[in-house]
Amino acid sequence: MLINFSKMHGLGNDFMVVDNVTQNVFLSRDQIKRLADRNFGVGFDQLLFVEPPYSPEIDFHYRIFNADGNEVEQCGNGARCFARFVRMKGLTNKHKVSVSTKGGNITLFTEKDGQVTVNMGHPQFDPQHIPMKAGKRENTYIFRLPEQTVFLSSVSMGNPHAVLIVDDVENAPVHELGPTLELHERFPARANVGFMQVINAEHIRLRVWERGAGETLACGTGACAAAVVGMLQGKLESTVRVDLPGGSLQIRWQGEGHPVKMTGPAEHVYDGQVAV
Ligand SMILES: N[C@@H](CCC[C@H](N)C(=O)O)C(=O)O
Repeated sequence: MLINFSKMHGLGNDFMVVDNVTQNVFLSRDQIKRLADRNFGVGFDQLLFVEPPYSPEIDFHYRIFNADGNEVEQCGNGARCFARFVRMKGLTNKHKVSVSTKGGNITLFTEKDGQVTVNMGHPQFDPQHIPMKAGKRENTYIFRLPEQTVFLSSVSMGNPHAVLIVDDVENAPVHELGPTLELHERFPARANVGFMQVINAEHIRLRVWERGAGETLACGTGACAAAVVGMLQGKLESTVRVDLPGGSLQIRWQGEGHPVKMTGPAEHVYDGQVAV
């Protein structure tokens, strides 16, 4: 079978995007892993499917698979690429697109300058919802690991995130603590793990160890998670610039009861065809 796809990225978080409105593609976990491989396949952090809507008030359904082949609930950088893809491919001419995902509904706005703003919905802090094993909701949780004790915050942006505050993001133990916390038994669905350095109340630096993909150049939901954690703790204002290794995002949040808004770029790299 031949699949038509686009290679896209949001700040270097890269995607294979498949139009499943005009195609009928089904891939097994092994096929996705093979396609994600940077030596043997197309190479990507996530595979995105653009699918027909399930209900009249929605324009499209959006499915996301990590490079390890597992389907997940949400992807922020992918959402911006989704908005660009559906307009580029003539699937819609709307500037405002409503999309359902496993992690909830989101709205994508294409701005005049080509950037995309995503209404990412409401962050969830209830441990059961994240999901995370904890007696009750806390601002900071203590994780006693065999060799050290770690303090982290946790939030769902549709998908599960842990956020650690560090002094120096460049030297943060992303590749040591990232996989340990991703697979920690207190995160039954595993977790994305962000390392945030607060530069000032309107500016953070962030690296993210992504569940099912390892460290990526940027993580949109991770940027939202870090920003809301910093805002809840009174360290950040309601608009913050998040510098990731691949570039910057703007995150806005008015506090609990309000949705998180993310603005940033979405780039098309090439169109391709691959046999599976
Ligand atoms: N890169 C994404 C997040 C993709 C999914 C994540 N790895 C998960 O497993 O939840 C983003 O930009 O948000």
